[in-house]
Parts: sequence; C-alpha cells; structure tokens
Amino acid sequence: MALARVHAVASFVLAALLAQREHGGPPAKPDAGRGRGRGAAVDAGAARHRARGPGAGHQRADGAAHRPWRQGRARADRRAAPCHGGLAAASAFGGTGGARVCAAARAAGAGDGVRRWPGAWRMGASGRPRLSGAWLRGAGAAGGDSALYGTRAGRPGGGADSGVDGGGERNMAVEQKDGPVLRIRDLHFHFDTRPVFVDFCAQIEPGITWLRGANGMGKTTLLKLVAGALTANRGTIALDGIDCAAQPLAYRLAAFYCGGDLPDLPWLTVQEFLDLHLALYPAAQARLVERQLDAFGVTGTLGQALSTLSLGQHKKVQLSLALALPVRLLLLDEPFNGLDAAAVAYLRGQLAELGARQDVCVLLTSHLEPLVAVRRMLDLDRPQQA
Ligand SMILES: Nc1ncnc2c1ncn2[C@@H]1O[C@H](COP(=O)(O)OP(=O)(O)OP(=O)(O)O)[C@@H](O)[C@H]1O
Repeated sequence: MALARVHAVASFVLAALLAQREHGGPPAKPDAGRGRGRGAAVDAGAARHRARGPGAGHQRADGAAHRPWRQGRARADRRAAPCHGGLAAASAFGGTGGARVCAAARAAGAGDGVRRWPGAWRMGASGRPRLSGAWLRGAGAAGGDSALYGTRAGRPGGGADSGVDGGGERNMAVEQKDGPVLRIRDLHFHFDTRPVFVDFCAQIEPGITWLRGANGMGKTTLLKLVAGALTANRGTIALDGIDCAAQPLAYRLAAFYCGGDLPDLPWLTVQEFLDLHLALYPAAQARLVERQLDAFGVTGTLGQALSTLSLGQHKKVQLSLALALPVRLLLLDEPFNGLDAAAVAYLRGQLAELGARQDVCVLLTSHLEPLVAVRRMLDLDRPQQA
C-alpha cells in the first residue's frame, strides 16, 4: 500500500517534470525550424545559415534557461530534466554547468566556425552513407565500426526516413533481443549563443563507449540530450527503437543519467532520494542499491539531507543508483570525479563487469583514461579523422 503510494507520487513527479520540459523548456522542439531552410545543404554557406538560423529563429530563453548553475541560473535547465533520475537527472543537469561545446561549430571549415561532421563517407550495408574512421577508434572490438556514422543531410525535415532507422520502433523487439542500440541521427542542437551539434550521428552498442573531447566540446551536452534532459532542435535519438522525444516515459525507463550535481529538492534525505528513484524504475531492486551503497561506504549517509553530502559522497550515492538500476543505457558524466582511490578502484571493477555485458550500453565521459575495457571511443575533438 505504501509502495503504491510512493509509486503514484513518483509517477506524478515524473509526469510533472516532463510536462515542464515540454512547456517550459527551451531549446526548441525537435521539429522547430523546419521549413526555414535550416537543414540540408552540405556547403559551408548552408552550415553558416544553419548556425545563425536557430538563434535568429528561436530567440527564446535558451541562454537563460541553460545558464550554468554557477552563474545563478533559474534552473530551467533542470526543468528540462528527464524524470528518471527525475531528480538526479535534474540535478545532474543543473550543475556541472560549465563549458559546453559545439563540436560541430568548432570543427574547422565553415567560416563562422560551424561545420558538419564530415568524415570519410562510404555506403553502409543498409545503403545509408556511413562515416568511417575517426570517431570510432574503437579498441578493436566488434561493432566499433558502427559506433558512429553520419547521414548526409539533404533531408532537412527528415521525414519518415530520418526517424528510427526506417521502422526502428517496429523493430524494437528484435533489437532488444540482440542487445541495446542507441541511435542518434542528424542531431542538431544549439544554445542561444552557439550551435553545438550539427548533423551529428552516432550509434552506441553494448559495452563501454568513451566519449572524449576537450573542455567545452559538448560531451555533457550530448549526454544530456541522450538522457532527454535537453531537447534536440532536430534529429532523432532512439534506444532500441524507442524515440526519446516521442516516447519520453518509455525511453527514460530504459536509461539513467549520472552526473555529479545536487538534485532538485536538495532537502530530501539520501534514503528518500533513493526511494523515489526505486519507485520510478519498477524493476529496480532496493537490495542492489544497498549493496552498492555499502561497497562505496556511504550507507551511513542515508539519513542525511542531500545538500549536506560532500562532493564525493554525492557522487557515490549517484553511482550506487546508476550501477543498481536495471537500465539498458547508462550515461556516466565524469564518474571518477570526486572519488577517493578506493572508490575509483571499485568503480573500475564495476565498469569492467558492465562492459562485458551485452544488455547494457555505457556511455561515459572522462578526462582521465578510464582504465577499463573501452569498446569504442567517440572523440569530439576529431570529427573527421579517417
Ligand atoms: N546553458 C548554456 N548556454 C549557452 N552555452 C552553453 C550552455 N551550456 C553549455 N554551453 C556551451 O556549450 C558548449 C558545450 O559544453 P559541454 O559542457 O557540453 O562541454 P564538455 O565537453 O562537457 O566540457 P567539459 O569537458 O569542460 O565538461 C560549451 O562551449 C559551453 O560554453
């Protein structure tokens, strides 16, 4: 009975967060801007146009909404947070703030600093053009070749073909049987001041994918987009055929974003925070979370308010949740930050186990070598290496 109540409350919070995101939150909805000629051409001029277009076309409060926490933002960024992690995510999304990028924008080429993700094009088996090389300098494991690819723009609105791989949602059962697959197609995202991703495509498969890049290149932004905390201006993000924008609840139940920031509702105790998340993920098991808390040595914090945790304690609580939840996509933003040596060693062991599993994709950012078996790398600094 009590559990049912928690569940109901959690669902309500979830729905409210999503509603807020949809109604309150920049950036623009995925389709925004269609028909304004922002999409397709591959030339630098068109890229420039695109780069300016969104800003000009959406003088919404993007900037205000996503101002870094330390600049005192009004937490609209949090409003954009996904639910699972509803709070965790919200927090995570809020906080690290800081520099974010525009990988696309920076990549040389277009005079205004914006360019597409060129790369070495070749035809994939599906008949779609694919980007080889560069990005997927995988550690040689199978599937590295498919970690990231681009599709030529030319279908600005996307149409049916720009969705989830022409029927990916219909293929969901097949994909789940084969292991999770995250597909990012023709992703466009800009803050009010700058574009961040232009025609970005990637495919993430089971195992650990190390998302690399210099400060401000867009790693956190990409994780937030994939988590559903930020909404793409255009393009699709789908996990096992479940579209992040079209089926947000179903999508979020399969994914978890682990950042390092204080959550909204910082007055919650750690126990309450965990209970809320356990309620949000019906298949989650409390004993697995407890085991992780114990391993990280933070069981003693259960009665503390979240706001009283140290940086490392907070990270450990978040990681305990992340490692225990039955999700198919785990997004870990600088998971080693703030951890003591013992926790780093423990986390590496856990990642090694996760990396060997075929039922979960782990996308992690880390400025330090993770020192775990990385299946492939996405390097935002090197978009066009072949
Ligand atoms: N709310 C915002 N409004 C405007 N620009 C932003 C906002 N948040 C981030 N940016 C910009 O977007 C770019 C990408 O930032 P992001 O945090 O994704 O980079 P990062 O690769 O994770 O950086 P780091 O390695 O320092 O964590 C940066 O250039 C940053 O200045």
